[in-house]
Amino acid sequence: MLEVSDLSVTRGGVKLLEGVSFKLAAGQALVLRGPNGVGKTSLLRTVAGLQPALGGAIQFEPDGFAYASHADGIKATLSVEENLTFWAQIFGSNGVEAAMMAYDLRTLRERPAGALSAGQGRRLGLARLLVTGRPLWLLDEPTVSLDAEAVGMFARAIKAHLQAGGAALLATHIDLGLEDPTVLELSPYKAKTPVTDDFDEAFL
Ligand SMILES: Nc1ncnc2c1ncn2[C@@H]1O[C@H](COP(=O)(O)OP(=O)(O)OP(=O)(O)O)[C@@H](O)[C@H]1O
Repeated sequence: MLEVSDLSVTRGGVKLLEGVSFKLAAGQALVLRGPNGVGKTSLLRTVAGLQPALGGAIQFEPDGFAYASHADGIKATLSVEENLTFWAQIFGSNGVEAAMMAYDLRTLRERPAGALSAGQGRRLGLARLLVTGRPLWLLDEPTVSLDAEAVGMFARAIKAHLQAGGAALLATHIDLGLEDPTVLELSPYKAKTPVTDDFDEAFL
């Protein structure tokens, strides 16, 4: 579903990672690990096409992925239900009710997204993934702001996604109880010769 070969990742003109290679098959989760600042977010952004790679190759089905980070693609003035309906229409899928149920959002359906708490907003962002119908999820710290119950909701959602033949590449510091996730520790891929140009400045 995803193949990354010899990838070099930069941020702010500094080469962070080099020689990163991995494959991700249907039904598989790959967890990116490493200390703060090693480049987990930058790697995810590069795979998602939000910033260019300095080198290497990324192969996957075009339009096959959905990306979720801190800015979740949620419109503050639209209600919870309107946001999900909007994305369901964009992706040509349905399942708005099921997505709200999965993240316990039905009692909040009419609330403007801008009036949600941080954790509620994060639940809405994760519910958005369910209505995309996309097989590959790219997730940057998906459990930030979630309480224990909501972490459980996310864990159930990602397990169901994998069981249905989806895949997930995620940066997370917590154990989601996934069966046999592959863990990729990024520290060994730290770039030895950081470049200091403004290569990706326009994409920050
Ligand atoms: N907009 C930016 N401009 C320049 N440098 C940046 C920018 N955003 C992040 N960086 C730097 O790039 C490096 C990698 O950051 P990144 O967010 O990818 O790390 P991370 O592994 O996800 O960290 P964390 O575990 O703290 O989330 C860090 O040194 C960071 O300071």
